[in-house]
Amino acid sequence: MDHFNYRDGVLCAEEVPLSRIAAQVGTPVYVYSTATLTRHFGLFQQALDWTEHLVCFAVKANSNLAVLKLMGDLGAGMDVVSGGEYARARAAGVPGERIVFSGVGKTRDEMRMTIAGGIRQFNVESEPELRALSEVAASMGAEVPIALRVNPDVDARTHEKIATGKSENKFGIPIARSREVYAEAARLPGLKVVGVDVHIGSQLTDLDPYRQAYGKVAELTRALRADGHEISRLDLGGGLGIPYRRDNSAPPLPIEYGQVIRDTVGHLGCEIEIEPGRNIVGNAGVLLSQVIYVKQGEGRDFLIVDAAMNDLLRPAMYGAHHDIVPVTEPAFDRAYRPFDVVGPICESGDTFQKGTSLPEMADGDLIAFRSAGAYGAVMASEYNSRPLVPEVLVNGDQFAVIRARPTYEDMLSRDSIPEWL
Ligand SMILES: Cc1ncc(COP(=O)(O)O)c(C=O)c1O
Ligand SMILES: N[C@@H](CCCC[NH3+])C(=O)O
Repeated sequence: MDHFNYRDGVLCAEEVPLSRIAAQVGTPVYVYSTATLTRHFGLFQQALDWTEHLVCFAVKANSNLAVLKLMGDLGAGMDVVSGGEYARARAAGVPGERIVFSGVGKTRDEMRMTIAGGIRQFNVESEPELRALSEVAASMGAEVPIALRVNPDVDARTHEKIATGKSENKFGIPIARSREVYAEAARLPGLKVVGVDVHIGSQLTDLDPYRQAYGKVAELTRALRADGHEISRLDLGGGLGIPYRRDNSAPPLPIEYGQVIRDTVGHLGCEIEIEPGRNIVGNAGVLLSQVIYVKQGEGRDFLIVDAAMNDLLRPAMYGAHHDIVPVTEPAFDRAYRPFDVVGPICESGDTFQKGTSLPEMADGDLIAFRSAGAYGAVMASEYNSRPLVPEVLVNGDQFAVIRARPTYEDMLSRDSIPEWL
């Protein structure tokens, strides 16, 4: 359930008509709902209320400072994968003790910065990273909590570009080799082994891969304890999928996911960390856009809109589907016909949907791409020198711009021409 519904014939975010946001902020623009974000975070809290836990919001899904502040104020921890994400989490007021650091390529600079600023745990993904972290921590006189991210070789049954738990993926330490690596970790200075980490992929619509992966983590935890390690935390990653189509069967709910966690690792008495991103913020956001032209092609009609692949990359990158709906509620008896919905960028790949059924549209009409709150704004670029898409947060009947649209002057001021040219 989200908070984007038609009221008096206009699509609203909570109580704010999207047409009002378009008039005041312009389009394209991302619009998020505070109520949906709050509700979705609460569902994960509830799913784990049977145990000590920390829900670490995956900052990569949406790193806007206001969104992070909202999450942090609700009690979320953060899962970060770069110095930049760490800086954002801290700027949003989240203490280091609630931040876990994941990712295959942490640099020494990032290690130094996060150790100095305070960190809950590093999720270490390789032996070279383990040794580098040991050197950095020891040189700072620190002892940093670590978990090893293990690769359980489980098929997450998701898009191949976002599956991370198979042996051919770059992520994690092969689970079969992990006991040796834990032994090395225990010997190295500057490190304190506290747990096991796993993350098998994103947009999972089936709980069975989780069951398999967490079963392997449970087995490993027992073996590690027998080896003498104190394993007190399990970081079980993120990845729970969302419905991208109104009409298809919905993926499992957080409460069902929480039950899988309880069934597989609940008996170990560990503190549980999870790292959901998409499931919290995906359906808490839409991309609001405006029709520039309705263009007649040969055998097909194009809806040329002012959002483009640089603003919402997922369709071009993964062939992903986002429901497209008119902001003005179509009359009951309105005829629908197929359109190819495309952006203004000079690539045929700048196509959001082919042959999508929409009511008759005219220049200036508003549309919304649903389920765009996760991996939307964060993956946006300025390709074709288009200003980075702005973001708005709605709360009840009020809204605020939480990222402004840069002016052309802002954009130009970042480049410089050397004096010898
Ligand atoms: C380590 C890690 N944690 C958490 C996530 C968040 O995943 P999702 O947004 O699918 O919940 C990801 C992305 O797949 C990730 O790589
Ligand atoms: N960017 C991807 C998700 C990546 C998950 C990151 N580990 C998407 O839009 O679906």
